[in-house]
Amino acid sequence: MGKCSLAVDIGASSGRLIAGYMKNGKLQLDEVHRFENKLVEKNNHFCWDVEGLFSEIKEGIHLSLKQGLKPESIGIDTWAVDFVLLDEYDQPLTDAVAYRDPRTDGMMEEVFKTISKERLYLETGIQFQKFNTIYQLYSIKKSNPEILEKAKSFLMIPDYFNYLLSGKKANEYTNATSTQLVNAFTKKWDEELLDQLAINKEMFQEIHPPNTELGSLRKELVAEFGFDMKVLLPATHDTGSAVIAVPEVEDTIYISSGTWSLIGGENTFPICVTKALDYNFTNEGGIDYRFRFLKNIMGLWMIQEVKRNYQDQFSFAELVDLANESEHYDGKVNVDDDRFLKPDNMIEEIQKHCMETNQQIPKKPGEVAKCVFDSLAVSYQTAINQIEEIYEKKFDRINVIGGGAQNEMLNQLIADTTKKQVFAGPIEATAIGNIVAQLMTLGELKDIYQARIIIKESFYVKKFVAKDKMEELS
Ligand SMILES: Nc1ncnc2c1ncn2[C@@H]1O[C@H](COP(=O)(O)OP(=O)(O)O)[C@@H](O)[C@H]1O
Ligand SMILES: C[C@H](O)[C@H](O)[C@@H](O)C(=O)COP(=O)(O)O
Ligand SMILES: [Mg+2]
Repeated sequence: MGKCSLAVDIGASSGRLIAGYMKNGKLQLDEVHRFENKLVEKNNHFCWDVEGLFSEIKEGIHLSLKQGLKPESIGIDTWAVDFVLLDEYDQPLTDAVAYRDPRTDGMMEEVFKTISKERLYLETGIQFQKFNTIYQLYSIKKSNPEILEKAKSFLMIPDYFNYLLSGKKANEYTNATSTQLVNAFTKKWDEELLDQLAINKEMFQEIHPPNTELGSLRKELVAEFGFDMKVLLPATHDTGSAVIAVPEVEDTIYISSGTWSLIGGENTFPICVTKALDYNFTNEGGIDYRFRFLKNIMGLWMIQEVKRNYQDQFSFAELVDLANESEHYDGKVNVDDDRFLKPDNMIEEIQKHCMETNQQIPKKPGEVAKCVFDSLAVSYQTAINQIEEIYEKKFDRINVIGGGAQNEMLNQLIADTTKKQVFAGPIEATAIGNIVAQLMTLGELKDIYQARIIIKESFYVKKFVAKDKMEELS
């Protein structure tokens, strides 16, 4: 058994601690802890319970020891864009407000009064999502300027957890790019943008790339756990870690399928051409300064909310079964309409959209679920057409990674809609990408190329082909 690394992967709907190590030439995973993540309402904002999440991280470290594991290192990845501001005493100045909070409504348009959309895109290469960090900071500047004046440290969510673990402050590159404040070419904070927006530059920390050793545990945590660990920086943007786990990325379009569906490719250069801007694609930072050329699609957030609206009486698997039994229903919605970003009631919002577009209104749970899955497949097809237009290349393979890879109906829908080969898995791609980056830093793995070979050999993926192609083959 090789050196063991502990990945902390916290997405918008769930978190998990997974230990990983090399054994008999393959990557072995041991799930140590899993917990729910969800939005909480605090001080009239939608927020993340970062205190609760940090307690879950500590619980997971205790459990890893109880399972006889003694990890050499720990690495944290989470969702993007959100942050905490600390004052001169290193105390939080704000709650960890979530990207779905309406505080950024209208802020993008406000920023465009100072910096044009085209300029922002040409320098950062980042997609225009109303909740990007730049707009969150601008909303604070507008509503509570004194907070930005007092702020001494800007830490994104994984940076903040790293600070709580190690006492060290840094901004990690892949996640920093999601702020739309990092220059795609210098890979540094774009000080000209910050000056133009009059956002104080001093609070930003030095940007470090993945595969960096940040430090070790605070001494009080060593005393609590009974052992020390290196605190390493994987790709702390969860999607950055997930994409590392796409074994044959050159010829593949990936769909990182979780709360969001992140669909795209991987390049060694940013694509900031007008067509990429028009189609709203992003160039988020990847490992080895690669670029994740992708776009956000509303994703399985919609079925998460449908599940919640039905008071969790159905599991995700049961909603898929009910959708499979609703072949008669074929209504579809535009999943990327902002109306689905945070509706009061997702089912009612879907029903309203169908009524407005003169479609049969989904009434039964299976019809609502099928509407979500059919609509996601249509949105994936649109994005794939755009990707192939920009790349001037056809892709034959789609790799669905993340929890959504368990949705076999959606995997089949993707194959039927796109007529491409769909490979589903690994489910825990994000944690795998996190772990292999740590093992590279520890010297267990040589580089991303070796890591991807090992991932391909270590994890089963299930293949889906279009039904009409299966009939041809049979
Ligand atoms: N057994 C299952 N069958 C179908 N879909 C599933 C199953 N388990 C999980 N999922 C899907 O996976 C999603 C969660 O994926 P995950 O990658 O864990 O999300 P995140 O990292 O955003 O929290 C759920 O919203 C659900 O739609
Ligand atoms: C708000 C961001 O676009 C979002 O975090 C996305 O980048 C992402 O990483 C989503 O990950 P999930 O695991 O929460 O789907
Ligand atoms: Mg995730």
